[in-house]
Amino acid sequence: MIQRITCYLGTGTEPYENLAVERFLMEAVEEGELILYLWQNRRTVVIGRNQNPWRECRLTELQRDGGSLARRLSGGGAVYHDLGNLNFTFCVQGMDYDLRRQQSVILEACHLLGIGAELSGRNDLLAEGRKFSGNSFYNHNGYAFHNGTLLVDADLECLGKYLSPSRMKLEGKGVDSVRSRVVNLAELHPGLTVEHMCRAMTKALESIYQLPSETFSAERWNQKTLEQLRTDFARWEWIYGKRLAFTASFTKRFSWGEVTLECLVRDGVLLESRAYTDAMDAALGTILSDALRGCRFVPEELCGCIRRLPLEHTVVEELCAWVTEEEI
Ligand SMILES: Nc1ncnc2c1ncn2[C@@H]1O[C@H](COP(=O)(O)OC(=O)CCCC[C@@H]2CCSS2)[C@@H](O)[C@H]1O
Repeated sequence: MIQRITCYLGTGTEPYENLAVERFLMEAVEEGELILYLWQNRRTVVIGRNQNPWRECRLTELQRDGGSLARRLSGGGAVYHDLGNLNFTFCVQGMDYDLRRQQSVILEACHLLGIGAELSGRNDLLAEGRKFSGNSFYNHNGYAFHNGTLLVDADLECLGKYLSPSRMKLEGKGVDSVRSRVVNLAELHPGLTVEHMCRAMTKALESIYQLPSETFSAERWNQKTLEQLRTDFARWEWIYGKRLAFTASFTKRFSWGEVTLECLVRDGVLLESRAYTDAMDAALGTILSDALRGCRFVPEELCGCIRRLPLEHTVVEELCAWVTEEEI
């Protein structure tokens, strides 16, 4: 039974650091305690534990705009974060986990703001039939967390842009996101800010659990553990290289012929590639597929390999522009 509630308001907006803090708080929670962590990421797409980043996110667009990609521990789909989005995480020990009660905190916070909200059939929270909060869950070693987003005043144009399906044909295992119609709470409550939402969340928490909230004491942090966790979340192998294997294929017609590139990607690396072309230079297909094998499946590296090929300058540049534009 929860006898103590603790709030921690995040201070930074770096996604890997924030995920590290979430992971740290998960194991810092004591029996009978509930920690509510409220936090924000700057422009980031966060994919679920078992998702394929190339399938879920327009990586090139995101990177071009200075955004980050992060993979979280919990499952589920891909979501967009910016400073108009507020995240919450409820950390408890396994036996203190009560999803419905935790979600009622969100409903109560909305109620305090005069916004009618409801749970959807699949753990999303909706207002006027549109989603403003996606939730996900994780448990490990007797500890559990339930986290979620709250769209307060996020850039929905960016949300749509980064999470739109890729033009590449991708096949493979992994979890697909469930696309929904979304709404910012500020649209339903003009003038609403993230600060108001944080206050409403804390008030709602105290009211649902009938306990006063304490703040997370600085002595409980372990800087070394946090740094290690941050490093793990920021690792390329964790974000892109997660076991999942998939095949990708894309085709483009150039003035000098058509090229189809088929790739088998595992751990984020191009394991096998085949290129077909009807260009005059019949060897192009072989040269290209040989060059790309073993390369990481990201535009900069693919272009690096292509640039080393003994091909005409304009062909090289056109191929590079293609792999970049294909949202690899
Ligand atoms: N920020 C945000 N909030 C609510 N809904 C969103 C958001 N971004 C995208 N979406 C919509 O949800 C679907 C994906 O829904 P889907 O149900 O597939 O996935 C989720 O909801 C996962 C929620 C994860 C919450 C974590 C909390 C801390 S780190 S991330 C997407 O295609 C959009 O239509």
